[in-house]
Amino acid sequence: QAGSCPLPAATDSHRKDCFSSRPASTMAQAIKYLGQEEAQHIDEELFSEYGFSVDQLMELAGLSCATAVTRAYPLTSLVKARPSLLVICGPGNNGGDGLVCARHLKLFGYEPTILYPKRPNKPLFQGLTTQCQKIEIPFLTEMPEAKMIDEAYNLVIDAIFGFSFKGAVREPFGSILDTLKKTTVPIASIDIPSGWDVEQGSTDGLQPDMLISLTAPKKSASLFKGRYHFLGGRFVPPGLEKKYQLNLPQYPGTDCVLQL
Ligand SMILES: NC(=O)C1=CN([C@@H]2O[C@H](COP(=O)(O)OP(=O)(O)OC[C@H]3O[C@@H](n4cnc5c(N)ncnc54)[C@H](O)[C@@H]3O)[C@@H](O)[C@H]2O)[C@@H](O)CC1
Ligand SMILES: [K+]
Repeated sequence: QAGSCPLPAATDSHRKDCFSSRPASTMAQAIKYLGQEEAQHIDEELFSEYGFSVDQLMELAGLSCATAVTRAYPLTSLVKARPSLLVICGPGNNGGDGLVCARHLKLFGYEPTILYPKRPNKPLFQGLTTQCQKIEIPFLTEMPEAKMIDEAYNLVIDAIFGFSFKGAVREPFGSILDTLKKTTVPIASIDIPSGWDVEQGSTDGLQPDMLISLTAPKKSASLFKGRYHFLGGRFVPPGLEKKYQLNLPQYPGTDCVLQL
């Protein structure tokens, strides 16, 4: 981090200089925005060729998301008396990232509450749920109304769908997204604003205040209009980055997130 940088004021750009090991020409190339199939291929390759397990990458992804939230919405900036957050988790790995993110945010001093309406019957998700329950993160049994969300929470974390989302939204997530669209509190979306087509986005969908792209942004991220776009998931092996020409920017120092 900044402490190991020999330059006096360790701003992000100074830190980039300190830790940069790439030629300037590589750093100048634009980061790649991935199509849906390409994101899925990279995902498969991380597991098959590179030997990672899902829970390993999910832990790093969720930690990145929690860290990015602390950067955009520090505890001192929250407007409500309590540092309350609502984390809405979907039925796949994006939902798993949400559970990990909630756990880290609780350890960072926030007060997350989770809505997890469709829980896969798999040890990974059961374990992540237990971990949250054991540190007294409450789980809601139903989606609150928009007005109640605006009153009770500083931020909603959208971990409903990621890069495998396709087609028309099925229940109960259609109603959940309709309610979210009526809220006015900021929304932080993990990997993709839920309900958006992974490549085309959505004209009448969620308009999150924050997007945390994992591994690399997906094509729809070019349509993101919110204030904060972060990159997280600092686990891409250089060989894979090169193969897919991701042109990832250099993360500062030991940080697990980067503001794009
Ligand atoms: N390779 C990576 O970069 C990593 C990806 N991770 C996360 O994994 C996500 C992808 O996870 P998954 O492939 O499990 O997929 P998702 O979490 O995107 O969603 C799949 C689930 O959503 C359901 N679904 C899809 N379309 C739907 C629709 N129209 N209506 C209702 N339900 C629908 C599917 O039945 C499935 O249960 C990424 O976006 C990211 O958040 C991380 O956990 C770890 C590393
Ligand atoms: K999402």
